Amino acid sequence: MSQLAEPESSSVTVRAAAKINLHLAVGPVRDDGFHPLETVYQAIGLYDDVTVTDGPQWSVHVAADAGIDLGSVPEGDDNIAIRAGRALTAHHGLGLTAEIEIHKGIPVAGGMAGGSADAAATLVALDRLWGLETSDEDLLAIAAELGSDVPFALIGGTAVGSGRGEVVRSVPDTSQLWWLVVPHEIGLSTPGVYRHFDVLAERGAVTPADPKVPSDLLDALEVGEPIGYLLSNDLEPAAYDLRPDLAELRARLEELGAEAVLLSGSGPTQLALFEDVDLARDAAARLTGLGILHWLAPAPVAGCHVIELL
Ligand SMILES: C[C@](O)(CO)[C@H](O)COP(=O)(O)OP(=O)(O)OC[C@H]1O[C@@H](n2ccc(N)nc2=O)[C@H](O)[C@@H]1O
Ligand SMILES: Nc1ncnc2c1ncn2[C@@H]1O[C@H](COP(=O)(O)OP(=O)(O)OP(=O)(O)O)[C@@H](O)[C@H]1O
Repeated sequence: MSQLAEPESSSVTVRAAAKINLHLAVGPVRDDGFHPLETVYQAIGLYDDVTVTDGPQWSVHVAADAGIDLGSVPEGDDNIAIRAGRALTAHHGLGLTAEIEIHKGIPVAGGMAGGSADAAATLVALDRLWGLETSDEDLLAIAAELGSDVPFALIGGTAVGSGRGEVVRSVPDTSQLWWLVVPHEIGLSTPGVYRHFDVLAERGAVTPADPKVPSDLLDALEVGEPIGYLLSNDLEPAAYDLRPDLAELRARLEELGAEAVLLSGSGPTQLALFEDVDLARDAAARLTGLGILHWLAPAPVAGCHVIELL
């Protein structure tokens, strides 16, 4: 039976970053419905904060920064943070429950793994609240069960993701990047984008191959050389085909002088890359002038970390 260490705090807050995919190579759909991936994740400076306290039953309350629509975020058992809490207690054979407060700074259904960030943050926060001392290996395994992007949300930084994205390995990254993050008020469903990828493959419009690790990109990240021309996302054709309305915004972003413009994961958030912070600020000011909502985020940044203990 698990031994609980003496709890140190009555409330723990953990911060978790958004992710983007610098490289997202997607292979043909597997028998289990998932797609084999080779991806390079990077954690960027947009954050959700998750606070946990003991409670008589599982509950979750969600609030958000200005500009983030909470429309599709459930406040009941379907919230991935509660699923994370239950998975952690089941792992330890415990009947504990908690109140979970989420403050979202990551757009919802934006292709930035906001739900995954909340799940990862909840695991780390509850582990600390209850002094469970779960091993890193076990936390990563529980995370992988919750979703393909959740293990990366734990570790942050820059990492290669394999399998269905859940097998992660940190890689050296000396780059100092600025991402102009441009959300869209209408979200995209991740399974829907993968399904459309399969439809395009059946039509011969995309030809999924065995996904490959991008060694040129990894080499450039290690030494901090420009990466704009090395970015790629195999989900772009499917997402833009589902959402032709995104093309106009993309065209605007391509006029900003960025090193590259990229769709974030399964979209619809779009990203403009800058290595010079002044150029990034000028571009952000131009978007402000056009009335286009955006955030400027540094990268890479850390994974889940405790920011408050009460
Ligand atoms: C698009 C990405 O964000 C890129 O990092 C991820 O691949 C999505 O990861 P996620 O949202 O954590 O995805 P999961 O919660 O594991 O799976 C949601 C659904 O996305 C599809 N899915 C996800 C991952 C993957 N490698 N192949 C898939 O086809 C499946 O339909 C799955 O049922
Ligand atoms: N804590 C949560 N935060 C956000 N969405 C949640 C949460 N819990 C459950 N959901 C559900 O998950 C869906 C996807 O949310 P999320 O914001 O993680 O999308 P995403 O960033 O596109 O995901 P990904 O990049 O991992 O594919 C939401 O539309 C919502 O219905």
